[in-house]
Amino acid sequence: MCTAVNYKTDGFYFGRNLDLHYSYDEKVTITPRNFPLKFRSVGELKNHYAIIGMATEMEGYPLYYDATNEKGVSMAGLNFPGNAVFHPFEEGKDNVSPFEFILWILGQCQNMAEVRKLLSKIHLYDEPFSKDVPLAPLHYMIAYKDESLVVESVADGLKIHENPVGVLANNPEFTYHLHRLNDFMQVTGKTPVNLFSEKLPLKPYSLGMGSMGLPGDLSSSSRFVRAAFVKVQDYEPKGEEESVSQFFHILDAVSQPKGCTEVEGGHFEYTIYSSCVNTEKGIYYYKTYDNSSLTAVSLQKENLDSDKLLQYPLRKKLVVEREN
Ligand SMILES: C[C@H](CCC(=O)NCCS(=O)(=O)O)[C@H]1CC[C@H]2[C@@H]3CC[C@@H]4C[C@H](O)CC[C@]4(C)[C@H]3C[C@H](O)[C@]12C
Repeated sequence: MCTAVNYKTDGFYFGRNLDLHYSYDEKVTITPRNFPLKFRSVGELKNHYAIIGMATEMEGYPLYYDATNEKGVSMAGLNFPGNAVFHPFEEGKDNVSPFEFILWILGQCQNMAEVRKLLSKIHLYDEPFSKDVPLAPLHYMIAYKDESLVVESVADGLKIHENPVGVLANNPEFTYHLHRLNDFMQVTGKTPVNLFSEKLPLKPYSLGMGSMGLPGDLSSSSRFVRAAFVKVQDYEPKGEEESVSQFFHILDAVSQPKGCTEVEGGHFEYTIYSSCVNTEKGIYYYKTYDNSSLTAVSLQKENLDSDKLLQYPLRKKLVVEREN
């Protein structure tokens, strides 16, 4: 499972948890402007916006899980198994494979108006990367500043939803998650009052009781509600450090400790990495399951006119600052 978030403070931040029980050797990956991007059906972008994000490289091609371009447009793919349907090639549309989707949008769009324009012509078609790398059943969140969209290719076509919450999790469809928030409208970050009965002298006996009823489990629908709740509270971080810190706390509220989510074969799904991008500055911060120190990679510090892919292996080993 995964959770993605976009977050406005005095800056605009975007990131996600990647929850899985194995890894594809993903690395922080910079695709500079002149790295030729070849698409299966829509030609080639010889130059394009530079992109930073988490990707696995296969046959020289960056397969992004989540990324941000030099203009701040950001995108993440999250599992959507059983609901994601990619359709056969369709004449007259921009036929883009799901594995090309992030590159196609981030390579060309500098704001949400441009994203919407490209989306109106897009057909996510069923072209796998290769025999060994089949289609991944994903849905997507696309954000620019505080605007956010969810894109879901389902049995009856491509759905584009406005995302007023700025959160995405996994199954089921986005509209379900959005509607389900109504069930939690009584949950509050403030001190609760007794609405139960005037006849009973009920009172809060501990801090934090306003959030009673917030689902604490790791299911996709509960993670959506919990991330949304933590995100929309009244606290407003100021500056880069407070913003990045609070962003990771939102993701931590929905992260998966090993042992809690069993998958087949006695394995456990866990939060492999959590990321937070300052989308205006192009700084990709991340931490991994075992290394909770933050590592940062800056897009602007590289030669963005290069034509070579740049990869930073993840720092996965725990770093401890020892006092004595
Ligand atoms: C599995 C991950 C989602 C995490 C998640 O949500 N886990 C939940 C389980 S649950 O079902 O919700 O319980 C997703 C997110 C991004 C994906 C890669 C995207 C590029 C590339 C596309 C190719 O076509 C196939 C290989 C490829 C490397 C993909 C592998 C895998 O699919 C990745 C890592």
